Formats: sequence, structure tokens, C-alpha cells
Amino acid sequence: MFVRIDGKALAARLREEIGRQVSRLRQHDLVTPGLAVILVGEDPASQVYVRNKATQAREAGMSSFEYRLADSVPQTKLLDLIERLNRDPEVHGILVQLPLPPQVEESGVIQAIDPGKDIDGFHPINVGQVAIGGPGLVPCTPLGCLMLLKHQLVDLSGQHAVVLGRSNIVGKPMASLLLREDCTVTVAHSRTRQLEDLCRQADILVAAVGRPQLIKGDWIKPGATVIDVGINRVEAEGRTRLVGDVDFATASDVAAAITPVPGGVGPMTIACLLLNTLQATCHQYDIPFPDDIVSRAWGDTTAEPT
Ligand SMILES: Nc1nc2c(c(=O)[nH]1)N[C@@H](CN(C=O)c1ccc(C(=O)N[C@@H](CCC(=O)O)C(=O)O)cc1)CN2
Repeated sequence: MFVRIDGKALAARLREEIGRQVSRLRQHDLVTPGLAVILVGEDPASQVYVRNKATQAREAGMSSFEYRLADSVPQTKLLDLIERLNRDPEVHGILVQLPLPPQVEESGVIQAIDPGKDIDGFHPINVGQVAIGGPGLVPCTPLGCLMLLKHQLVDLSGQHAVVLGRSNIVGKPMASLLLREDCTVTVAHSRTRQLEDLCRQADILVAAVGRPQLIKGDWIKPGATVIDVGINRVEAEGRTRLVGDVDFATASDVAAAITPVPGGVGPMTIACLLLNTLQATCHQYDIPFPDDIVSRAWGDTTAEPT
């Protein structure tokens, strides 16, 4: 039976549970988790994501601090702000929305964030921890993908996972997380040969290439689980529509389960950001972090059949 993996509903339940944990911290006068979001420039999609992050942080009972800087901001000014936030005791998580304008060097900005407050999990220390299977903050999109996969499949061990895309924020950390789960992992990219044949060997296919509806039904192994990370805006009949990297209509005839776009991985990215903020706060205050928070949020329910 085909399953449309409802990331929107699962993310809402996870945010509710995070909210319960935040109110527990506040009731005991321990701490109110604080999230600082920095937006440079006026990219319309980034503005929406930043607004949603701030709104959902407040809805979960966190403090939200937003900083909007001009597109032309010099790198030094951005680094000064990060340095101030690193020292601010009210701020437990910091993120700089990507992409950044060309005059700002992304890696220098990421490395300026205190690794303990790096709730995006992009700092080399957190990247290294994820790669060696150690503790640390895990990038939100791959973390959300893994949660959706575990909700769908329960045991990932021994499955052949093909990750399409090798970006630092999705493809590479996704591969590390799947290896941790004992998957056999293949990372494919624009230079990979016989891409279609490779995809057809995947029990788990994670598509993060940013190419609208590239992956058709006949690229997919029957019964595979497909996670679509793509968020592509396409023009159709005079309107802008959001589509993934997977052609949902043809893929749903073959796959056992797929995340839709919108309503799949995207909402999980922001829920995981709040989870990382809670985790970073607990760590900074030496408060035990409730590791079972996802199972508490989702209970024993299995994915809804369509
Ligand atoms: N600092 C960061 N920058 C960026 C990240 C990130 O994790 N950290 N990821 C993406 C953008 N992103 C979060 O920032 C993000 C993208 C999409 C969604 C989402 O909920 N998408 C909805 C559709 C929303 C729409 O209409 O556009 C969905 O898929 O249902 C959330 C967060 C790049 N930058």
C-alpha cells in the first residue's frame, strides 16, 4: 500500500512536544531557550523561511531574536554581530540564513558561530562529530529526513541508500547519518554515470539535487522509500508551483512511500531547528535532554496509508 509521508503533520506533532519540554524548563525557572536568526539581504524565499522560524520558535515558547542586515553588509559587521550573540546569555542557538550575498564568505561566517550554539550543525566541529558518529548538533534537513525514514521503515540496517547530491548542508551529512544507521550508502552527483540504473538499485532514495521532477517513476525500484528534499519553483499555466526533485505522479506508482513537496521534508527542517535549539540550551545548562522526544511526539503510530 502506497504511503504519502506526511512531514507537515509529523513536524506539527514534534513542535508540540518541543513546546511541552520548553514549558517544563520555564516552569522550573531553569531557562527560556533563545533562538537568534540572521538574515542578510532580501531573498524572498529566505524571508519566508526566517519568518516561519521566528514564529514557530515563539509558538514553542522560545525567545526569538531576529536580525535583518542589508544585502551590502560588510563581512566584518556580520562577524561582530555573531561574536556578540556568541556571548549573549539569552541566546542559545544562532543561525545565519543561507544563501549569503557574494561579498560574504560563507565558511568564515559559519566558523565564527560558537559550535555549541550552531543549531544549523554547519560548523566544522559539528560536521566532524556527525561524520565520526559522535555527539554534536546535526544539520536540520538531513536530521528531518532521517526521522521521516525511521518513522516509515523502523529498521534501516542493511538497506541500500542512494543519496543524490553532495552539498555540505544535505547530501554529505545525510550520507553520514545513513551510515550510522548501518545502511550501505552511495552518494551520486552531477558527474555520476548511469544515474538512472544506480537509482533503480536504491531501497532508500534521497533526492537533493535541485532539479525539478528529475526522478521519474522508472528510475525507482519497486517498493523503495523516497525522500524528496528538492524545493523548486516552476512556472505552469501562468502560476508558480512548488515541485520536488521527484516526479510524484509517476513515482507514486512504483515506490512504497514518498515525501511530498510541499508538506514533506521542508516543515521537518524547521521542527528540527527548534529541536536543536532545545538540545543546545539543555547542553549549555547541563540539563538532561529528553532523547525520546521524537517517539513521545509521534507515539507508536505508523504512516497513514493514502
Ligand atoms: N541557515 C540555513 N539556511 C538554509 C537552510 C538551513 O537549514 N539553514 N535550508 C534551506 C531553507 N530552509 C530553511 O532555512 C527551508 C526550506 C523550506 C522549508 C519549508 O517548509 N518548505 C515548505 C514550502 C515553503 C514554500 O512555500 O516555500 C515545504 O516544503 O512544505 C523550510 C525551511 C536553505 N537555507
